[in-house]
Amino acid sequence: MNVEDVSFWYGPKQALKDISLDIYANEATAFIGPSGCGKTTLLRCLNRTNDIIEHTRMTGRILLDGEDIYAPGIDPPVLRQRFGWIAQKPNPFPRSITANIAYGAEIQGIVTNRKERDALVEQTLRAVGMWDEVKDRLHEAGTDLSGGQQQRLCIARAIATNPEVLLMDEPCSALDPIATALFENLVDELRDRYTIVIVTHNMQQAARISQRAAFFHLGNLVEVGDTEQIFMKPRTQRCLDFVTGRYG
Ligand SMILES: Nc1ncnc2c1ncn2[C@@H]1O[C@H](COP(=O)(O)OP(=O)(O)OP(=O)(O)O)[C@@H](O)[C@H]1O
Repeated sequence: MNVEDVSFWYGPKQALKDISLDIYANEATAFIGPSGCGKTTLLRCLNRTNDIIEHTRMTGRILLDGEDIYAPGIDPPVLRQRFGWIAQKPNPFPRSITANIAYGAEIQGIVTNRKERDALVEQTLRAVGMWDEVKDRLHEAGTDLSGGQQQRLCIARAIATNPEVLLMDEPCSALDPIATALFENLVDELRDRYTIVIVTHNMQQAARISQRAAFFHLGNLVEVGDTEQIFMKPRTQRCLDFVTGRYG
């Protein structure tokens, strides 16, 4: 994806200022920076979920595979099908594990019968490393799983509809360290098949999980580069102070 000169306003308040950055396929890109710097706002611009918020305005362009996703003629609900969204808190539906995974795929006509559905459920649960854990309880409610399992189920649900990009907004903030480690391993595996963008407050996680990192401050993109460079040799004092924990 290419973000070109993007500015964004909530009413009169400018939340993003002239942001340009490239997001590459088969990599995880981390958005980092102090609270309120605009990370989630930019994440929501990438799949046009900010469109739903009233009194907002965006300028600039965002391209997906070279196509301007804000061009006239783009249908936002159809566009959003090209993205998976993993929220801060796991949010499975209060329905069975199977229904959680199959719902979107059924609506989109990706699966049309029970056999296809069951195959998709198995394939996506294997992809998120959960098949053996839950294969005997697929009829149980997704909401009865542990927090870490729920978050991996949400990834299974997201990838069941064949998205190109996975957008993750602080996906581990409600998980314990073991569930977080499992989740991070999964992100690393998924990188082969998807473009991943992850907002995280956890600097160790950003360093472990991402290949590229973008540091924001007060709506500005201060630095973007290889994660190793951002963490080991940041070009700006502000980024150095942030990644070394001098301010949060
Ligand atoms: N729906 C909204 N209406 C008005 N202002 C908003 C809205 N959402 C975010 N903002 C403001 O826009 C700015 C950027 O917020 P955003 O949530 O993108 O930051 P963030 O870096 O993701 O923060 P955090 O790390 O705390 O989640 C903040 O000043 C915030 O108060």
